[in-house]
Order: sequence, then C-alpha cells, then structure tokens
Amino acid sequence: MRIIARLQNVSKMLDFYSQFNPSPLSIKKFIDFGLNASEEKSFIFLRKELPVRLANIMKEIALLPDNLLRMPSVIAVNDWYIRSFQEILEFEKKDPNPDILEHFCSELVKIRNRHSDVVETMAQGVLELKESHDVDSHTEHSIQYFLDRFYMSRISIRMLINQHIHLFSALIFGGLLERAPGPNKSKYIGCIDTQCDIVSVIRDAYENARFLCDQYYLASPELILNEIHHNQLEKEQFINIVYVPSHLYHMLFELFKNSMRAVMEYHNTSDLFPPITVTVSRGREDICLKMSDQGGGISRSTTDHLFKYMYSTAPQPSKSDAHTVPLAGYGYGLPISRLYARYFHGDLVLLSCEGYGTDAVIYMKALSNEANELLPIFNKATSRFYRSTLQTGDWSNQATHIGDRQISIHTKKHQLPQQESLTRAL
Ligand SMILES: Nc1ncnc2c1ncn2[C@@H]1O[C@H](COP(=O)(O)OP(=O)(O)OP(=O)(O)O)[C@@H](O)[C@H]1O
Repeated sequence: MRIIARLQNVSKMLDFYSQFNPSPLSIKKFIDFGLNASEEKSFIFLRKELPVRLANIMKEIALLPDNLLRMPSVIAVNDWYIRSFQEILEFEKKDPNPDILEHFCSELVKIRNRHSDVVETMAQGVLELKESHDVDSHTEHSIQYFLDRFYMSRISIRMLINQHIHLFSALIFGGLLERAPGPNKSKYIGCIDTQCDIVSVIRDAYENARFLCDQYYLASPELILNEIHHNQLEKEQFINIVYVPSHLYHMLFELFKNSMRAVMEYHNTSDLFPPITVTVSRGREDICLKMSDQGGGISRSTTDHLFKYMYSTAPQPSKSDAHTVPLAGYGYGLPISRLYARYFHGDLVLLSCEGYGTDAVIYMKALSNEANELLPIFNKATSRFYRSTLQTGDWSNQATHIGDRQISIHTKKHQLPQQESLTRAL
C-alpha cells in the first residue's frame, strides 16, 4: 500500500516538474557562477533544475515502446532514475544550513555513482530487445530519437552534478583550492578548464589510443599536428579554449581509435603506416579540429549508419566487458562523441573518401558565451513524435532523411514482372 502511494506521489511530481523547461547554461555562465561560487545558491538552483531535467527525460522513457520498457536492463535504468528523482525531492523544502548542504553534496555523489553505468545498461536493454523481438523501422526510429535525447540529458545532468561536487565537496581534494585567489589559483573552475590546451589533450588522447593500437597490432601510425598557422585572431599563439577537457578527450580518443584501426587494417600487408594528421584552427565562430587518416575510408552506404545506435558491425559485447573496455563493441563511439560535441552547440562530422581515407571534424564554439547547453525538452511535440508513423516515400527506393538518420523506404506499389527483371539487369 505504501509503495503504491509513493509511486503515485512520484508520478504527481513528475507531472509537475516536467511542465518546466530545463534552463540551459552557457560555459560562461558556469564560469561566472564558479568564480563567485555560493554553495547555497547552487543548492537552491539544483534542487529545482535537477528534478526538471530528470522529469523531462523520465516522461520520454515512459513513452518508449512497451516491449523495450519490459527489458530487464531498461527496468533497472528506470528504477535508478525514480530513486534519484525522489532523493533530490527530499531537499525540496529544506533549509540550506551547513548540515543540509553537506548532505546534499553527498547525495549528489551517490546519485552520480548510481548512474555511472547508464550508457552501457541502456545499450544492453536495446540488445535485449533486438535478441527477443523483431524491431520494426518505426521502433528503431523512436529508439534512435530517444537515445540521442536520453544520453544528452545524462551528459547535462552529470555536468551540473560534477560542477557542484567539484566546487563544494570537501571530499574532493582541491575542491576549494580550485577557487582560491592568488598565485595558486588554478585554471579550473569545477571541471571546466579556462585555458584548455587543445594540443596537450590531443597528444594525451593519441598516446592512449596508440598504446592500445601497439598492444593489438604491434605498431601504430604516427601523429602529425598542424596548429597556430590557421589561428586568424592571434597569429603565433597556441590555441586555448574554455572547455571541459574530459569531453574533448572522449571525442578525440574515440576518433583516434577508429582512425588507427582503419589505418592498421587497410595497410596490413605493408610495414609503412601513413600518419594521422590533426589540424587545429581557430575562426571567429568555431575552433575546429580535423583528424585525417588514410585508412581506406568508409563506403557511403555504411556512412549512413555510423551514428545509429541500433547498428553495429562489432560482435555483441558480454555484460562483463562493461567495466574493462568501456562501450566496447556497442558501436556507440561516434554517436556519443557527437553528443559531447553538440552539448555545447558544437558538432562532429565525418567525411570519407572510400578507397582513401576519412576526415573527422570536431567543431567547438570559440566563445564561451555562445557555448550554450543543448538540452532535450519534453512537450506535446515530443509525445507526438513517439506516436507518429513514418512518411511514405515518393522516390523509388528512397532514402528519407529524418533527423540525422536515413531510412530506406520501398514504395508499396507492385512492380510489373518485366520492370523487375529490367531493374535487376541494370
Ligand atoms: N576513420 C575511420 N575509417 C574507417 N572506418 C571508420 C572510421 N571511423 C569509423 N569507422 C567505421 O565506423 C564504425 C563505427 O564506429 P564507432 O566508433 O561508432 O563504433 P566502433 O568503433 O565499432 O565501436 P566502439 O567505438 O563502440 O568501440 C567502425 O566500426 C568503423 O567500421
């Protein structure tokens, strides 16, 4: 009885908080707040903003196809969200005294740890569905739409939680030092590096990917780095950015792993491996990082699938791999990296020449006040999306662009027998 009453209460609170739109913050706002950080203000902001962001995405979880919602891994993820939502609501009417503030911080640490495996667990849920059901194109389309929004929401919630923990948790060594004035003042505000040295992040990601590559292939391509010459604004200066280095590292590491694997596989009969070239440029609007490899490229028909969650050429991972090799084989490297890029209104695009190689470009907003969070909002249009059916094509064997994916639609009209053989002959 008490459980039912609690669930009814959660559902009421979800309705309430999902009416509000999340408030996107820019990197500049994160910095400005961090420079004069007040734990009390942060507490008051987060005890509303976190439930709003959670409720917005939880409402979308509820709209997923029933057979996906019944998968054990999806049930687990849903339970984590409900528990975390309830735990934050405990602070709804609490006075921000020092004990409460400390308790809030430790609850955030607990929530962050609880949600560490959300990406893998949700991916596992999708695999469970694929193994046990036929997934039609409408369901696949909804899952793609949902996962982009769900993982983006998770990135944003972790960003808010991490900022609070880094700035205020006494448990994190240096948490207070990060804001200390004077010569020891760090360039970090929470997890944002105000002078993020792009080249050192590139080298770091390259060395770690190279280590894996050397282990597996006993060799690896060299790195060529082009910088500064393209810096229009401050010629001869190294290019820095105000950014979250862990996000940039994540994207670069994924791209290096892909490029290295492609180069090593494509040149497997030779002892010479063409280098990977990274070019960093700064324009007025964007900072761009272009990674070019000569790994043989990707066919256009494959390129269409690169950012799809439901498409993987890799063998299915076992659940026990999740801790040793992050996301290995789920094929989530590119879609999640693109979300990191888009989170602060950047982007990640791939351009490939089959038979030669691939260019991957990461765009990041050059100005921190333009680097706003990109957040999913739950509203009537969102609900309609999950219920709508796909459009029918008006081109033969059309590839219809819906969002970022392409869906092949065969027109339903029957072909005359002679037409069929003619098509085959061509
Ligand atoms: N630079 C590249 N050159 C050639 N093929 C590439 C390149 N980048 C990506 N691909 C192709 O795209 C596929 C998807 O890449 P993605 O990073 O999303 O997943 P993955 O590498 O298969 O798995 P994961 O990153 O999850 O371990 C790769 O398996 C590979 O076939």
